Amino acid sequence: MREQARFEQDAMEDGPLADAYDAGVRSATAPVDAATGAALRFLAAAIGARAVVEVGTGCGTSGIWLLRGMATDGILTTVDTRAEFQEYARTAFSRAGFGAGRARLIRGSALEMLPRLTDGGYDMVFVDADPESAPHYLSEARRLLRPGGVVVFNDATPVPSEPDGPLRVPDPAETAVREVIQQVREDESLIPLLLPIGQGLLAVIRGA
Ligand SMILES: C[S@@+](CC[C@H](N)C(=O)[O-])C[C@H]1O[C@@H](n2cnc3c(N)ncnc32)[C@H](O)[C@@H]1O
Repeated sequence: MREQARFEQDAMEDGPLADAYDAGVRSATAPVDAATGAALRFLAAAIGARAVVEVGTGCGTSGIWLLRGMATDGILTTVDTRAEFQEYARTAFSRAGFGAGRARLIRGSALEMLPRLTDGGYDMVFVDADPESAPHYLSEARRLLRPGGVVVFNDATPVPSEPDGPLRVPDPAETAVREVIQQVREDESLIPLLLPIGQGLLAVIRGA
């Protein structure tokens, strides 16, 4: 097992964050791990994010990390289909010290809700839901982000095919992730970075 950075260990003992993480595990919503969370916090802070969209609120783990990196008056807009998870996340944000005005929780399918958000109005988009729809989320993110904004996909490493293994039909999530990677490669205005964190964290800057 790899060494855990001290700040990642701290995160696991951090009351509100640890509680949100535990609730995420209990509800099987696959909360982001501490390394992924630290990367999200870092990216949000590095670009001075004031407006962030999250696809997949879960029980609020990634939201807390994002809010901790964002500007102190920044607003997290977070979308999830499940009211019960969002209710937990709302409480978790409050327990983590973020007032009600810092998070806008939108319930519904991201494919229906993202088109209602303002063009170019966001600094960062974090995608952590519904992997089959990843290509749609990439095009929505390109519309939502200001120039220089960053879209981040969680679980962005497609399963490698075994060279001598049996022929395997890729599942829809894997196909979708490959399509996102292909689209990013083909567009020179996008600047990608694939971080080997968790199941791969793909960060892409929307160029000017
Ligand atoms: C991996 S979990 C998110 C975990 C969360 N980011 C965290 O760190 O705690 C994925 C979430 O996406 C939600 N979801 C799945 N499909 C969705 C869709 N089409 N639109 C919005 N949310 C969706 C699920 O209800 C679930 O809460």
